[in-house]
Formats: sequence, C-alpha cells, structure tokens
Amino acid sequence: MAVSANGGFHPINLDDYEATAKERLTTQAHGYFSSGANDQWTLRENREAFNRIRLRPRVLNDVSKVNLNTSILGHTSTMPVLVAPTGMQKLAHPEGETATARAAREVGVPMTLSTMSTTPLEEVAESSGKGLRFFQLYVFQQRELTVQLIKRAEAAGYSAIVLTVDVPAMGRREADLRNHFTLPPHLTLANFDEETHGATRLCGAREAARDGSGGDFGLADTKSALSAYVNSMYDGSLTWKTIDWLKSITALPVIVKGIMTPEDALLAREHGVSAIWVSNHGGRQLDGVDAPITVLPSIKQALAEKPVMESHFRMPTRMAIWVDGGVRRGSDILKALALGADMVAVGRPVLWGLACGGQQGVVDVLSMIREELTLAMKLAGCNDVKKVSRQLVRLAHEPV
Ligand SMILES: Cc1cc2nc3c(=O)[nH]c(=O)nc-3n(C[C@H](O)[C@H](O)[C@H](O)COP(=O)(O)O)c2cc1C
Ligand SMILES: CCCCC(=O)C(=O)O
Repeated sequence: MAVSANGGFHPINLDDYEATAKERLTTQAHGYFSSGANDQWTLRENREAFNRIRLRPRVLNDVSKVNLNTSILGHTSTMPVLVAPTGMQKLAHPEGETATARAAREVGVPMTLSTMSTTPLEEVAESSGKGLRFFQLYVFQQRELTVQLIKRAEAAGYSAIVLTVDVPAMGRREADLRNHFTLPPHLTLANFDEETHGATRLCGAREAARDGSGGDFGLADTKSALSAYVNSMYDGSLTWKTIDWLKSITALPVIVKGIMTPEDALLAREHGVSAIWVSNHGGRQLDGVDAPITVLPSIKQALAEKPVMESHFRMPTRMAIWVDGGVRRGSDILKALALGADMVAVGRPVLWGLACGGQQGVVDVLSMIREELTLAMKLAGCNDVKKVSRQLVRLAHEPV
C-alpha cells in the first residue's frame, strides 16, 4: 500500500486514517473537516445510531462469492457506495478533487463533486475521464451563475445534479469560529472567477458588507469567512418550486440531498426527483436532528405505503434512496441497505484518505470499505447486495 511506505503508516480501519490525517492537517483544515454544528450531538449520534442496530446473520448460504455490483441511475457501480461531496479538498492534499475523482474511477464508484471545489469542475472531469461523476449544486442568489454551473456540469459530462437543500443558512461550526476559518491564499473556489463572483477566496463579513453582497451578518460571520460567504451568497429562499425550475433547465437526473422526514420524501417524489439523499450534512447544519440511519425506515415505509403509479405503464414510480452520515464500517453499509438504502455515501473518510496519501490514500480507504462490506456480507450469510433484506437487521425496539 502506497501510504504504508509513507512514514510507516499501517492503517487497519478508517479511524486510523482519521488519527493520522489529524496529525498532518493544519488546525484550521482539520477543524473544518471534522467538526459538526453547535454541541456536535448530531455528529456523535450519526455514529452511535449504527451501534443500536443489530445484525441477524443467516448461515449455510454459500457465501464463497459475494456480488457487490449495483445499478445507479442506469450506470453500474462496483459497490453500493459513492463519494459524498465535500468542499475545498485541496486543504487535504495538493491534488484535491482531482485525486479523489481518479481514485473513485479506479475503484469503480461514483464521485460527487462539490460546488465548493478548489479545482474547476472541467479539470476534475478531464482528469478522471470515463469515471462516473455527479455535480453537487448550491443555488446562488445570482441565479445566472447557478444556471452557468449546471450548463458547465452538463458539458463536462457529469451524470446528475445533486441539489443540496439543507443549507439555507450556514450551520454554526464552532471550530471554524475559534480558528477564524478561511481559505489559505494559494487556494480559491475554483468553479468561479473573481470578476463575476467577487469572492473566490471566501470573504470576511466586513468585506462582503462593503462590496454590497448583502446578507444579514451575525457574530459567526465575523469569525468564519465561510459563514460570511454562505450567508451572503447562497439563496435562502428556495422552495419546492426550485426543483421544478431545476428540472426545466436540465435533462440530467435531479437528486435532492438533505431529506430527513417522510413528509419531505413524499414531496420530493411528487416533484419527480430521481433519488432522495437522506442526510443531515454530516451533523454540520442543525444540531439535535436524528441520524439519517434512524429516519431511513420511516421514509422507506412512507414511500412504500403510498406508491405512485406511472401513468403510462401503471408501474410504481421508483425513486431511489441514498443515505450518508457516520458510515465508518462495512457493516454500517449492510445495515443501511437492509433498512432500504439503494446507495450509501461516505464523506469524511475520503478526506482522511486524501490527507494521508492523495489518490492512493482514497483508493485505499474505498478498498478498505469494500473489504469490510464483503466480509460483513459473508458473515451475515448474504452473497449479493440485491438480496439484502429487512430481515437482516433488528432495531432496538423490535423483539429478539
Ligand atoms: C468537510 C466537509 C465538507 C462538506 N461539503 C459539502 C458540500 O460542499 N456540499 C454538500 O452537499 N455536502 C457537503 N458536506 C456533507 C457531505 O456531503 C456528507 O453529507 C457528510 O459528510 C456525510 O457524513 P460523514 O462525513 O460522516 O460520512 C461536507 C461535509 C464535510 C465533512
Ligand atoms: C456550506 C458551506 C460549504 C461547504 C459545505 O457544505 C460544508 O462545509 O459542509
């Protein structure tokens, strides 16, 4: 493993990557990557919720071969795992998003590129060739800028638009406030140019106020340049009509990221999205919300109880369910699949792999996830991800 040649680093689980990444990153970068909002209750709960779910293994089921291949939006992934969008990856490694995209391609899983990338979306696409890539969209008050981003993602061969809906305002990340988070001078928000955007190096609240970009500046905005940026640039007025608008300007499948209730899952389906991404943004937005894995069963049930028939074929409309938050073990993925997820995303572990070893570090992290998932499947008596069923898990309130 390339990373083991690098400073005698021999990780045996994803937590080992996190510990070593912490040693290698600046305080500001580590604070930004690792932290959650406020008291970080939700951040911890994202992990703890997995511990309350028990597996129910079956035996004597020939698990000599395990099939992990999964179909996603008409494409194939070599496992039911995808890379979640995370901003500013050059804070982790000089090759940033390019290294992540190449690693995802090498492993055969989709990569989601953040709007807040430190590499232009075209460069990421070019460097990772035929790899499957989705573009994560933040909607800016400057609507034309948003339209341009979508057009560029289409032209560069991204296969879906992932609209993130849980950032109408910036969550309160106290590590960023303490560290006065900003981008170092050599990095920019590379999907924008300074002339049209005016803030590619992020901006302090005072600067934003001075250049008239508006916003309602609070204490947090004077301490975190990211907070000032988000609160002055993002459009906080989005509604369900925004989905209709998005669908009217792109032919790409639209995925809505940040769904946490059955009510919103049903609305998302009504508005014709291809998938919902059940997520609380890695515990970084509203502290006190449940873990995505906790709300997943009720979302799955609500969608099953109220099927919507496709008018032409009278077949139930199939909207996929993706989930993320606190996934650190192969068995976490198995639990998520059993509770109804079609795909499971990982955020921070990819950043830790990137910080530890660039592209190879991310390949190693994703390979470790694959190895753990394969073993969990074997030990649970399941030889194909398509066969993972609800019977494979027991929730805390269910009888043994
Ligand atoms: C450092 C960092 C940056 C993130 N940036 C984005 C982003 O730009 N867009 C987005 O939709 N989600 C973003 N997220 C949320 C992730 O996509 C994902 O929902 C979350 O990290 C999943 O939890 P996990 O880190 O426990 O796997 C970010 C998360 C982290 C940790
Ligand atoms: C919302 C701020 C930009 C990136 C992001 O989504 C995150 O840091 O969680």
